[in-house]
Amino acid sequence: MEISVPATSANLGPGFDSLGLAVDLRNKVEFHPSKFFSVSIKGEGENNPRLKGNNLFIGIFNEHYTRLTKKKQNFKFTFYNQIPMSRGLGSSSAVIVSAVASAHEAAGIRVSKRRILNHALVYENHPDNITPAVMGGFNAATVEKNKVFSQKKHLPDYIKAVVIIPNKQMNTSRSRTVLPKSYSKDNAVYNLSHTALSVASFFNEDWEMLRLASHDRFHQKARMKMLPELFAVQKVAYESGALMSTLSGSGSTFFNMVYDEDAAMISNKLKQKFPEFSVKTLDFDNNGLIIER
Ligand SMILES: Nc1ncnc2c1ncn2[C@@H]1O[C@H](COP(=O)(O)OP(=O)(O)OP(=O)(O)O)[C@@H](O)[C@H]1O
Ligand SMILES: N[C@@H](CCO)C(=O)O
Repeated sequence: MEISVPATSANLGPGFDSLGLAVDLRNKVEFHPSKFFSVSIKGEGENNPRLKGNNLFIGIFNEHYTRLTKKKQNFKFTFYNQIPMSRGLGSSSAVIVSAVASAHEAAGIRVSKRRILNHALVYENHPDNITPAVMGGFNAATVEKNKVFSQKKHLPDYIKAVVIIPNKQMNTSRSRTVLPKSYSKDNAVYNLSHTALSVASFFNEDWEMLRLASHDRFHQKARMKMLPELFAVQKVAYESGALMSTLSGSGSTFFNMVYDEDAAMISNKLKQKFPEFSVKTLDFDNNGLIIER
C-alpha cells in the first residue's frame, strides 16, 4: 500500500486561512502489517530521532485505526519525505492527510476524499493547506459546523511555482502569535476585496491580475519581519517578472507564480541574489492525495 500527498502553499497573500494550492513535491508512505512496529525515514527528517517513534503521523494513524477496527496491530512504515518541515509548505497537513487516509486503507475502509478532509480538519483547524493537500489544484475553502466547504480550480501546466526556501524554520503556531489580535475595518475590507479578486482571477486564469490581487494586510509583514531578507526576495521576484510573490503559509518559504518561459530566468536571479536559500521550480499538482493499492 502506498499513499502520497503533495506540498501546499497557503494564504496566497490576502486569503488568510482560506486559499491554498498544491505543488508537485510529495511525501509518500508505504506500510504493511508486521509482528513489530517500525519506522524508517528517507529524505526530510531522516536524521531526526524524534520522528522515528510516536510522531504526528503515528499518533493520528493509531487513533483512526483503533477507532475503525477496535484492534491493535503493528505496522512497518517507510516514509519518503520531500516536503521540508516548518517552512510553510504544508508539511504538517501532508502528514495529517496521509495518516488519516492510511488508517482507513489499513482498516480496509474506502472513504471519499471529502470525508478524509473533514477528519483532517480535527488536527489542523484551518482548511487552506489540508484542502489542496487532499484535492490538488487551487482551492478556496471555508469551515462551517466542523466541515470543509471548498471549490477547486485545476491549474494549467504553462504556469509554474518557483519557491525559495530559507534554512530558518518557522513553526506555524509560533508564527501565528506575531499576528495582530484585531484588524481595522479598512484593512478587513482591503483583504476581503483582494481575496475575492484573487479567487476570480484564478478561476478566470487572469494570472497578470494576481500581481495586484495577491496584496495582503493581514499577516505577511508581521511574519516577514522575523526574517527581513524576505522583503528583498519579494522585491527581486517582482522585478524579475513574477506573477505573484507571497509568503507561503506561515513562512519561511516564499512562493512565486511564474510563466513557464520565465521560470529558469527568475529562479537563476533568486539563486544568484540569495545563494544561502534553496530555490526549486515546481509544477502545480492537480491530483492531491493519491492512494495506490
Ligand atoms: N514528515 C513528517 N513526519 C512527522 N511529523 C512531521 C513531518 N512533517 C512535519 N511534521 C510535523 O509538523 C510540524 C510542522 O508543522 P508546521 O505547521 O509548523 O509547519 P508546516 O506545516 O511545514 O508549515 P505551514 O503550515 O505554514 O505550511 C513538525 O514540527 C512536525 O511535528
Ligand atoms: N493559514 C495558516 C497557514 C499555515 O498553516 C497560517 O497562515 O497560519
